[in-house]
Amino acid sequence: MSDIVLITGATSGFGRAAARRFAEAGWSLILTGRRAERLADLEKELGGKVPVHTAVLDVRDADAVKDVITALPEGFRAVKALINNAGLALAPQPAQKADLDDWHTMIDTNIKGLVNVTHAVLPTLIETGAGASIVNLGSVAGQWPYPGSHVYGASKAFVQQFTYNLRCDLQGTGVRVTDIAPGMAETEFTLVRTGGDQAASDKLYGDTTPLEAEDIAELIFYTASLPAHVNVNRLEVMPTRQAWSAFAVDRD
Ligand SMILES: NC(=O)C1=CN([C@@H]2O[C@H](COP(=O)(O)OP(=O)(O)OC[C@H]3O[C@@H](n4cnc5c(N)ncnc54)[C@H](OP(=O)(O)O)[C@@H]3O)[C@@H](O)[C@H]2O)C=CC1
Ligand SMILES: O=CCS(=O)(=O)O
Repeated sequence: MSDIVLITGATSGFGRAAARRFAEAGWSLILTGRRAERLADLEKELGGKVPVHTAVLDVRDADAVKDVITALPEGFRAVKALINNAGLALAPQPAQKADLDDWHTMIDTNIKGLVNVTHAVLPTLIETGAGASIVNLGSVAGQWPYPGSHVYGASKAFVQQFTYNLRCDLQGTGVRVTDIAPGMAETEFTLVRTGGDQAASDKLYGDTTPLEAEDIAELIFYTASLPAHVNVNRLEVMPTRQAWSAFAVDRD
């Protein structure tokens, strides 16, 4: 039987590229996201190569998460890798101008959603044992502050610490846990963050060479397919053309 991977947020960006990468390696796919049409397209694309199960799922809904995991069909139950990828940034403006609803949405998705899925899949991963993996999508924003990152960056700091803490508790179970923390990558991320401003997205990624979804998909796949005795704790990755900046100083 082939290995089984469950990917949240498989309808776009890293998640979709990861689905393609795991399919290339012959893994069975459980693909989730809120956009049913995108899931159907992906099932059509990859279903001829490997077994694919799709489920429309909003990770913020803990009951729905539990239901989807409980109802996994025969052949998709023994999950070996969980890719906690679903997430988003909103409110690119400074904290003092941000909408409280946007803050709540980021917390509900990036923190509570990731926790919901992890809690529901953990018993299965522990049953799978040696070689099982949880790969969490953090961000450089979880480590490095920048203007406009406020709750988004803080939610990704949670992802990093939750990853490390999970590692402590899962010692002896064989389940690996990794925080992959990408820098600037061209996906629908900025379109979502700016409320659909294609020009802003094009500007951010223009005249430079951002990471591509496939770059991160390769790292996700690499991490989850290493020998069972190897745990990558955290992988921070940036485009070569991105680096840190100087401290900001307020002057008279
Ligand atoms: N692009 C970047 O520069 C970086 C991104 N990241 C992180 O990587 C992850 C993937 O982002 P990326 O691929 O770039 O962005 P995309 O916007 O391209 O993809 C985000 C995915 O998350 C899903 N998603 C969002 N909200 C929910 C929800 N409530 N329930 C279920 N699925 C949801 C979306 O699916 P749908 O809308 O169909 O539900 C979509 O498939 C995120 O966690 C992001 O924070 C980290 C560092 C850098
Ligand atoms: O997480 C996304 C990368 S960034 O926009 O925070 O640099």
